Amino acid sequence: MKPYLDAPTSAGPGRTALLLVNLGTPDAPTAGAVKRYLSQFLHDHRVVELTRWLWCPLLHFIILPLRSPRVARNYASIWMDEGSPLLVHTRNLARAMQHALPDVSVRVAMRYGNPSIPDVLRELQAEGMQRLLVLPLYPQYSASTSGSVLDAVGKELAGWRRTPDLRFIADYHLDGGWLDALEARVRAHWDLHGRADQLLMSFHGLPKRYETAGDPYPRQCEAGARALAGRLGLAEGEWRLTYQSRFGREEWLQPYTDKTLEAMAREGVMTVDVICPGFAADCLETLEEIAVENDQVFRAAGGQALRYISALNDEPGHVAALSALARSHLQGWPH
Ligand SMILES: C=CC1=C(C)c2cc3[nH]c(cc4nc(cc5[nH]c(cc1n2)c(C)c5CCC(=O)O)C(CCC(=O)O)=C4C)c(C)c3C=C
Ligand SMILES: [Fe+2]
Ligand SMILES: [Fe+2]
Repeated sequence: MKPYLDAPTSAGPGRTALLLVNLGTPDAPTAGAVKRYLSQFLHDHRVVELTRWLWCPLLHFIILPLRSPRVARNYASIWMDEGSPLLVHTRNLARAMQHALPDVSVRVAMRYGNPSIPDVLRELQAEGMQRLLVLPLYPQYSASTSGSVLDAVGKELAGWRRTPDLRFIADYHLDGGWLDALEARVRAHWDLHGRADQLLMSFHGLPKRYETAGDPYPRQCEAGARALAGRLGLAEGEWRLTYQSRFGREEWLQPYTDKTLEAMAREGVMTVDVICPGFAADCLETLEEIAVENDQVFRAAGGQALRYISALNDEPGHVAALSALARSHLQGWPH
């Protein structure tokens, strides 16, 4: 009798999983699909910290009906043959990371929409996953993004009898490999197009009161932006940090990207390079809001050209950085 030969091995792909989680996106660039996606997104208490008595009537009767058709047109303008840019780029990144990490099952899930976190976790469970490393694709931690991913993973695992060993990467805002990749991205853009008058680093915004409540997000954006500017040899006055994608009427983190671009153009800045270091993959907020809308804002105020520097997406430097980051968090686990 050979009692141990058929015993399940605790190593090998399928036993250890790396789950890359991005924000999510509609299934199609239509008003209906956008409404479903926005409804799930904007019901998350981590995203909108308002009492539901106040928020739900506003959301259901005003925001979803009015916003969905308009936002669907914006999505249609950037939609790719394979689908929404956010999902396409995130999948390409995961595919490349799977090559770099052959002993781990690399999967993609979206916090809102599809492929959902519960669906992907259940597939991994069926494949015998024993160890799970979760990497939210947000370099800077915010309760509204990374925190919410942890909620969704925990909610699904709460229903499992046998939960996996679990690790979670809360942020990587000063990771050396990630900064190397960003620096190389900007330098490649400069080699191709020359340097603009200024470099603007635009991050997704948050309501100001989230910062007041203790969210470390803005401090992490500032630290990362300063580190990148230092690596690029930029002096004060040659670069700026701003926040984009305001939503609603309350105050968000300042300075605002659109207002800053207007002011810069009026002050005589003719050309600006814009990079969005908080976005691992290109999406509506970079391809449409920055590269199209804010380009119009800048030129309408007298600027000549806004040159958007695309996100790291599945660039080899990004793949190498995130694979090394994952590898460092996998240490001590058998694979
Ligand atoms: C309502 C509040 C919002 C908060 C808080 C918020 C934080 C936040 N979001 C991202 C990253 C992305 N957001 C994207 C789209 C998007 N964001 C909001 C609202 C909040 N975001 C909305 C309503 C939308 C949808 C588009 C719209 O209606 O204007 C995206 C792009 C998704 C895509 O499909 O391309 C990303 C990515 C971060 C990093 C963040 C906090 C730090
Ligand atoms: Fe509701
Ligand atoms: Fe957002």
